[in-house]
Amino acid sequence: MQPHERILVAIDTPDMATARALAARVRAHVGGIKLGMEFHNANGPEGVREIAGDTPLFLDLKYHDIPNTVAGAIRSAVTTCRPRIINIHASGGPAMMRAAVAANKEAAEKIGIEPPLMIAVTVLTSIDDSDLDAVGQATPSGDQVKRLALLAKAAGCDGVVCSPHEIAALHAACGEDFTLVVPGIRPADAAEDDQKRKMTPADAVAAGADYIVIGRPITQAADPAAAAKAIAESLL
Ligand SMILES: O=c1ccn([C@@H]2O[C@H](COP(=O)(O)O)[C@@H](O)[C@H]2O)c(=O)[nH]1
Repeated sequence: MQPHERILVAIDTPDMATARALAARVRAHVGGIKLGMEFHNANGPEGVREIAGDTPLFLDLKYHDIPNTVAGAIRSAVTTCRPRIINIHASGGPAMMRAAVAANKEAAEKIGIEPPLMIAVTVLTSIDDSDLDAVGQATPSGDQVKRLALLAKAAGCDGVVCSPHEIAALHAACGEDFTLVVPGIRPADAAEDDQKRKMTPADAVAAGADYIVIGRPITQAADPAAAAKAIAESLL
């Protein structure tokens, strides 16, 4: 994989024209486009398909509900959006994750595409140990991430979303083939925003991230194409 192919740019906007312009500027410097709730809820699957075009799509809707509902959501999303990567919350539990994995394969087979990678979100990168304490979840965050990642692997998921700080431990616990999708990425001079467990792009890739997810440091830059290119070059 070329270094820039590890970059998934998060285009978080409700505005179709803004997303169109950003995608056109940065497409050549990244490996994929990530569209989430903000864009999907405003523009639907048709908008998602238009912005992704031929670029690999990470559909980041983070489903978390009862197994039957999540299975239905996955079937609809795979059929209408045709993502390369799709995700759920690992904290939805083993039965929910197994239902999502089965629905993903079934929907992909029905329309004749390769099943999207099924990725489970462990502990959000905006959360630290004090936040986990507040909601009654186990700390330290690294232990909770590992626990959820092992559950996700056992349920048949292809990988997890984790912070850059857990990469080494998860590759050791879940194997090198278990895909690690890593947000919480900030170039050294970038604002932290709401990311608490973070690292630079180069350090995260050196640590073993399969994909790094980067939004605002690219999309809010004065020149998004130059920002994406500089990040890609920092990975060489
Ligand atoms: O734990 C998580 C899971 C998902 N995200 C998403 O990644 C991007 C990050 O955007 P930045 O602007 O680079 O902060 C965003 O779309 C989140 O929904 C995450 O940050 N952490």
